[in-house]
Amino acid sequence: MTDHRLAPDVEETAEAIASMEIRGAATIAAGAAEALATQAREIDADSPEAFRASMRAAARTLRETRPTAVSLPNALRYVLRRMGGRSVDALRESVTDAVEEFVAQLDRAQEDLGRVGANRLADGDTVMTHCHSTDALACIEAAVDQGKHIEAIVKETRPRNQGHITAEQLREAGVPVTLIVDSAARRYLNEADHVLVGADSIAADGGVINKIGTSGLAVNARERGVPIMTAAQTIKLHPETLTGHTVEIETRAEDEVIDRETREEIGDIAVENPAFDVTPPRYMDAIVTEHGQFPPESIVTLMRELFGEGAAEPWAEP
Ligand SMILES: O=P(O)(O)OC[C@H]1O[C@H](OP(=O)(O)O)[C@H](O)[C@@H]1O
Repeated sequence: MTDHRLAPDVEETAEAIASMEIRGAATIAAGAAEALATQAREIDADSPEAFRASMRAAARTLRETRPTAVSLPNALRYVLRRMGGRSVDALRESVTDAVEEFVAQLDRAQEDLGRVGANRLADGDTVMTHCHSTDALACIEAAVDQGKHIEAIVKETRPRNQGHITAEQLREAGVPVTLIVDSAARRYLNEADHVLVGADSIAADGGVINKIGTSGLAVNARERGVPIMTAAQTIKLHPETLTGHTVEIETRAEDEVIDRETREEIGDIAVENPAFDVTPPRYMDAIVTEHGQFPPESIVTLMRELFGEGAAEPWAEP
């Protein structure tokens, strides 16, 4: 049912996030924040309370799309916490200002972490990637900007093959790319100097929640002695894990794994499609953020500093 308090753009953005037309933790955060700005601009509210209620409704719709990337609730929280004023106009302005500030901060954070990650890469290095992460790509692009020659081994990343997006963007950045199937990763680790991945959420114990397959890659990298780093701006730090909550792992549709026709030919089988896994901190060498690089075990200090006030849900019904 259509909620008449919602601007059409909010429902369209929510659908695009759920269907992964808008995807990747940072892009989801920016998309959700911008949808809140559209909501603020377009919604006709006859009182400050009606305006606030419509903003909360918009945030709830966006929140319900995908459960794992904490950048989404962190973005909604950032904007709603800064919503203030006595008139509808003042409230509207506070939201649009907060969104502008948030998106500018995201861009800056990615640029800053890119430089930190680039410092870990040396001229002539080969980097193995998993999935598609704009934070991870920022590190390679910054290394190229520093004049380093970097090559990439790109895992295709079943079932949605986001590795293809990584391959294309690295090519555009002038990086020679070799695409491999996921199961070839261990063999090609022999040729890699680094493994570089992104993150959808980082837990207080330093566990990295990223695209399914990251944890197996990390274990193999450790066994081969190849350092592995996660590039994650601090919007990916998961405040609820400070109080013992675990991160919900999204399960996606079975037809991402196998099409209906082939499945019917095979017969009665179960199919599972978890989108993410957790890499324990002992298998991760560094988490690279806009505040510098951290050993995973010490990320909790940064998390307390930045998100210590907890994980309130300002979008909840009063
Ligand atoms: O924020 P950036 O670094 O772009 O992406 C972070 C992570 O988001 C993606 O998830 P999905 O493709 O949305 O399921 C990948 O797991 C990627 O590592």
